[in-house]
Amino acid sequence: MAEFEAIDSDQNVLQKHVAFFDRNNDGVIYPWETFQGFRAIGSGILLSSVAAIFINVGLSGKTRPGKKFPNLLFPIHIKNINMAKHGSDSGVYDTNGRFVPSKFEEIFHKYAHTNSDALTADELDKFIKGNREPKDYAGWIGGLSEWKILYSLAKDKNGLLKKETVRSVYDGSLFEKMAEEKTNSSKKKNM
Ligand code: HEM
Ligand SMILES: [Ca+2]
Repeated sequence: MAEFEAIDSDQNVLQKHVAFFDRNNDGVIYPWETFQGFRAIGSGILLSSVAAIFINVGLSGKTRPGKKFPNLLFPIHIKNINMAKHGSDSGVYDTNGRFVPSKFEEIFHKYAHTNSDALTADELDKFIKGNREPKDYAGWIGGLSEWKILYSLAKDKNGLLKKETVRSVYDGSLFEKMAEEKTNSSKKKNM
């Protein structure tokens, strides 16, 4: 909880999305912190390692404006995280990393037909494809991995991705909740 309180309330929502992964709260996310964050929410070693490499190698440079040479420790600077945005996204984060409620509602208006407050696996696929801008291959991969990982980690027992789950990934509170649940379930196992 102390960790959460340390988050500046002026932080934009995209900064909150990633702050969970800044394990020591110094404003910079190193690959080993991304790895630890993925492990803390219950991901396996393989996904956590691949994600840490791709995310940090992919985003580090974009968050270090004006720096000519890559820092080989691949730090991600949270204050510039909005510069790591890619194309073919939902537009729920604006270019400054703020949350745009109308864009969030639009996802469910357009794609949630089976249930108004959740996406089925098929509806999620249509939504991901619907976001694609022509020839924006890097954006396609970015969007596909974000949404598929979210679905695999956070769908409910009926295979639905609930609206409230999607809402809580945007401000990162989903990660806090998953980490708490993981700690509680491993405590129970050891009792
Ligand atoms: C399990 C972990 C994670 C999941 C499930 C996840 C999921 C998502 C989702 C669903 C979006 C919204 C995309 C959209 O609106 O179309 C998003 C956006 C984003 N995420 Fe994550 N994320 C995770 C971890 C991370 C980490 C560790 C970082 C970087 C340190 C990161 C950086 C971003 C950025 C920069 C965006 C904005 C992309 C854009 O709007 O163009 N995410 N993520
Ligand atoms: Ca850190």
